[in-house]
Amino acid sequence: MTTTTSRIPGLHRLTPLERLHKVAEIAGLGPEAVAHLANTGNLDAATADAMIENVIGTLNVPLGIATNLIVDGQEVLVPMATEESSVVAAVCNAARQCRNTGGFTTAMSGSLMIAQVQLVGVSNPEFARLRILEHRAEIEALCDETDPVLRAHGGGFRDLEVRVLAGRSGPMVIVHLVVDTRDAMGANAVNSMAEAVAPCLAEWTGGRPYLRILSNLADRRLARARATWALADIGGAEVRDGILAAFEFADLDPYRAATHNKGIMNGVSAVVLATGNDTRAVEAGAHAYAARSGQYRSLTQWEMDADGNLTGTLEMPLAVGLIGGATRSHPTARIALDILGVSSADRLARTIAAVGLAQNFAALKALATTGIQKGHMALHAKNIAVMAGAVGEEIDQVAREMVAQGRVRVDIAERLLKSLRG
Ligand SMILES: CC(C)(COP(=O)([O-])OP(=O)([O-])OC[C@H]1O[C@@H](n2cnc3c(N)ncnc32)[C@H](O)[C@@H]1OP(=O)([O-])[O-])[C@@H](O)C(=O)NCCC(=O)NCCSC(=O)C[C@@](C)(O)CC(=O)[O-]
Ligand SMILES: NC(=O)C1=CN([C@@H]2O[C@H](COP(=O)(O)OP(=O)(O)OC[C@H]3O[C@@H](n4cnc5c(N)ncnc54)[C@H](OP(=O)(O)O)[C@@H]3O)[C@@H](O)[C@H]2O)C=CC1
Repeated sequence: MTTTTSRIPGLHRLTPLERLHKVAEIAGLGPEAVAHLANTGNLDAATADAMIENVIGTLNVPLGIATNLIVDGQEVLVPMATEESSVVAAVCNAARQCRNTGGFTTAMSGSLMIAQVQLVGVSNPEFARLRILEHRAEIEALCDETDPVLRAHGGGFRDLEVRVLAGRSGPMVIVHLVVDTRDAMGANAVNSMAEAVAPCLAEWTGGRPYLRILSNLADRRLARARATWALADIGGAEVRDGILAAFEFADLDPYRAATHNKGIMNGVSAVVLATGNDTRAVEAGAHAYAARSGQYRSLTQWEMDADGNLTGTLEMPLAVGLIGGATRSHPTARIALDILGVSSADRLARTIAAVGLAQNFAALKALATTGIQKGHMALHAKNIAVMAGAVGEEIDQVAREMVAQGRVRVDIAERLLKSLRG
């Protein structure tokens, strides 16, 4: 397939189906591929077209359910959207092992987001800083006027901070509007406030406003989860010590911490996606928070309690909403929220933190004992069978045989498939 041109003027003005035919013609897609993309499944083309630009189809990602979770004394079923095998099983597995100790206890630091306004060309930045702080009441009024609905829901402006940064081409005055965005993730809400306030800041300081945008380092919106895994439930002291050593490794070494935190995000991002929230916003916040000391470190902490049990904690920014973004517009996201049974963004974020902690426990336990491949590859075997060309019942047969042989590879799957088909 060779694309003849990428310049398609007015593609955005066509319907999704018209666009699909146009793209198919240019990219050389056959009728099967066109029919595949034209079937948008449970997200109809018109809804998808209202969500993003130049829509030609949808991409289905499996939606799984994590079982066994108790969060703050409540039994919860957690929908997870992910393409990666063993992620859902890992959460089920970890949550099962801390049910005897009551599951997960969670908390939230608040629902505050920060909008930043960058001012350049201020000749006396320290003087400007104080002038801006003197205008706090006007700034508060301007922000709250911008979003009366948010205010009616108990949110709105909360605080004002002004920092002076030494830029290469001179000092920059950075204004932080701290806003309670309640049940919204809040990006659009705070961006509008930053844009509304910027002209006044320019007038008061003589500076020129450039960027007016939220910060994804949502460190005033931290979700916290903790749990205890009893020695008897996890397989003894050796397992605990292996997990503690794995944590220490991650906390000391950014090369390991990146993978360790990726494991946490396997769970976090899957629930964020399933509920129609912004995965990139949460991921950016998580990684920036992990690096806040100047070194990239583990988002979780693992310790041993006085009785020798394993305790784990996770603390990370979690800016998610029940309103806004795709949380209401995507029909599957709405059902995912119904399954979760959450009635506030705060509760959603707390549940996601519990999932992140569970995910980390499962990965560390596997890594510190049998190795990740045994469990992961056993569940990945079906993907490998499909890659080798298996269809229908062949998928299970080939996968089962590869797991039994302890060799989960495409070449083995191809060989098994060949002998199965005689
Ligand atoms: C894979 C398991 C769970 C097997 O674990 P196991 O102990 O062999 O499984 P089991 O058959 O004894 O079942 C134990 C429980 O696990 C769950 N479970 C078991 N199988 C399923 C399944 N098919 N579907 C749903 N749930 C499943 C289920 O809750 C089950 O209890 P039950 O419900 O039967 O009473 C375990 O080995 C595990 O937790 N591994 C960790 C897997 C993982 O972390 N995967 C993520 C992908 S790897 C990665 O990207 C991240 C990483 C690893 O790099 C991060 C890092 O380095 O830190
Ligand atoms: N860097 C980033 O992360 C960026 C992300 N985004 C995107 O922004 C979107 C999220 O923005 P967000 O502001 O949450 O979405 P919306 O603007 O869609 O929704 C928030 C609005 O909903 C209204 N609202 C109604 N009920 C409530 C309630 N109970 N609590 C809070 N607000 C309520 C409020 O007022 P009203 O009805 O008056 O609007 C509020 O401003 C995501 O799609 C994200 O991808 C955008 C830019 C940058």
